Amino acid sequence: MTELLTADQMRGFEKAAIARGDASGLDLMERAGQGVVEAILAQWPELTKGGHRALVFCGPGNNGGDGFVIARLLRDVGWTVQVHLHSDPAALPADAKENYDRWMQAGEVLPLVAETVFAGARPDLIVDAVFGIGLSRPVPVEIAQVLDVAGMKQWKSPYKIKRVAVDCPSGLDLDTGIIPTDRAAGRKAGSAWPATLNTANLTVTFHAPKPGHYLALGPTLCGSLKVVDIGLGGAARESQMIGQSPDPQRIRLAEPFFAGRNVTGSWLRSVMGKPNLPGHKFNFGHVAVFAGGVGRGGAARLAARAALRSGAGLVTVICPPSALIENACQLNAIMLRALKKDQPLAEVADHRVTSFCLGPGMGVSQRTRDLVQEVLARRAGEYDLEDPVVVLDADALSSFAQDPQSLFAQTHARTILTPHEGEFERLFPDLSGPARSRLSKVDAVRQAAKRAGCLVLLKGADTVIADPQGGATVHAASYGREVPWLATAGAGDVLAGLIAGLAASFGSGTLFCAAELAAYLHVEAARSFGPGLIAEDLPEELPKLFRELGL
Ligand SMILES: NC(=O)C1=CN([C@@H]2O[C@H](COP(=O)(O)OP(=O)(O)OC[C@H]3O[C@@H](n4cnc5c(N)ncnc54)[C@H](OP(=O)(O)O)[C@@H]3O)[C@@H](O)[C@H]2O)[C@@H](O)CC1
Ligand SMILES: [K+]
Repeated sequence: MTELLTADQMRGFEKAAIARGDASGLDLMERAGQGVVEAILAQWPELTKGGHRALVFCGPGNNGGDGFVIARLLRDVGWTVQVHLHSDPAALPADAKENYDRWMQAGEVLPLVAETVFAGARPDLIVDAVFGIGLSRPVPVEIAQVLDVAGMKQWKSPYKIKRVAVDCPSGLDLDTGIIPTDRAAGRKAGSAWPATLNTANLTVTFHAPKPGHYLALGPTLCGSLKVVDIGLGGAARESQMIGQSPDPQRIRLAEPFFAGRNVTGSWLRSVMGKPNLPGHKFNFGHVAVFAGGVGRGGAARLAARAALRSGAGLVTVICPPSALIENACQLNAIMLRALKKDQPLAEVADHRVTSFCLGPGMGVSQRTRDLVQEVLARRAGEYDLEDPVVVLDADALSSFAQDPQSLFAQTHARTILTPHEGEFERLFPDLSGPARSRLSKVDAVRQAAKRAGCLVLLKGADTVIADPQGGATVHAASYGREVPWLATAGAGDVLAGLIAGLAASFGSGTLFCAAELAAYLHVEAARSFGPGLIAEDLPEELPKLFRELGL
């Protein structure tokens, strides 16, 4: 797991390194600029020969300071470099001013406006060092125009000009992945999608990636992402080992890496109880999945199949008596029980059920609400760890749209809500829609988890999982892991079943870790199957995936 650092955390690490005497601000800036130049040449080896032409756009802060270092280093290896500055040089912070002065010993600086930028010859490379972690408001129109590749009509093939962003494409908020917009900049108020787009082919960031590289628009705008070590020490690394609950103050990326090593096999084994233990089927958990009425059982069967494939010892579908024959025609290894309206749940799901999955295809109804509340009331004892896991998805969430508080009053630490954006909005309207033009998805889900008193997983290409204490994980299907074909009917039901199955075993890790791994496996199964995937394919891809991942 890689830690994602907010702007404040990054500034803290920088200050601490300087205070310890590990490096001066100027050293860090030099290493940052050097790292960007090395990343450029590694990405495009054809540029190593020199004699190329670069435009470097510098802003009024230290991101601009990095730009002056990059300009100088490219000039030193024979490039023709034209620098544009959006600021009064006298107002630059000290380290940036020092690098401005070094550049000016043998160079010049032009204003960062369209007239001067586009008057010059076509560059091979554009370096965007206008704003980094210090972005505090929407980018002024005159700068947005210069950064927008669609506006570069005076040059031949503008989309082929290589574009490198220093820390981020300027305008991207690195805490949220959102581009702040406003009316003054000629954009629709409240819209997260700006009228102009500053996209990069390569983004080079320092020490650790930031949430905004992975959330919302980040992956679309950054191109490929390279993290450069600038000597801040190990301070920012995720302190919790893989398989442990997250640190409340921190945000981590769900991925099978720890301290730079690929640890996929141990990640899977630490979360899934089954591979490590001998035992019979009840040792590996019993998942109960609730199905809806006649003709509506498909979603629950998909969830049940995923739970069984993910290693649960037994899986039972519980349905109304009217849907018994329909489900019986479709299920073999998965068991089936009918639950009459006034029948106690314990008659079909005894104390050995370790994990419940409710929602897919259940229908938005009072009956669904009653079943959710009955399941949540089933507590094993005074210790949370002995409570059965409860995964609430789809209709189990929408059924509480009129009164979310009645749900939150009963959720417990072994409960996870797995909404998509629409379901999230029904439960947390104030953390959705326009509120999200200011609030990062991570903070929205953290607040939701705190309010709900349980885990919340908000689905998307940037899935966010948070617990009530503030621990948060981003799982990103981006940077080469894009799976647009996973946006298919039933895929969410499979994810709910995966979580229920992975968390069911007594030997499995925490529910939080099961949710992280489920999000990862869900995307990996879709990647492994490829385009043409339908939801049924996801559980069937798991055995192959487990073998390949070293389980
Ligand atoms: N931290 C580290 O460890 C290291 C950091 N390094 C580098 O420094 C970068 C951070 O530097 P930074 O803090 O100076 O912020 P930066 O992004 O340059 O912008 C701040 C300036 O922009 C201005 N401004 C903001 N928004 C604006 C707008 N819309 N329109 C107009 N102006 C706007 C803002 O004005 P203000 O908000 O104060 O009014 C202020 O003047 C970081 O991304 C990395 O590249 C590396 O050198 C190595 C180590
Ligand atoms: K930038």
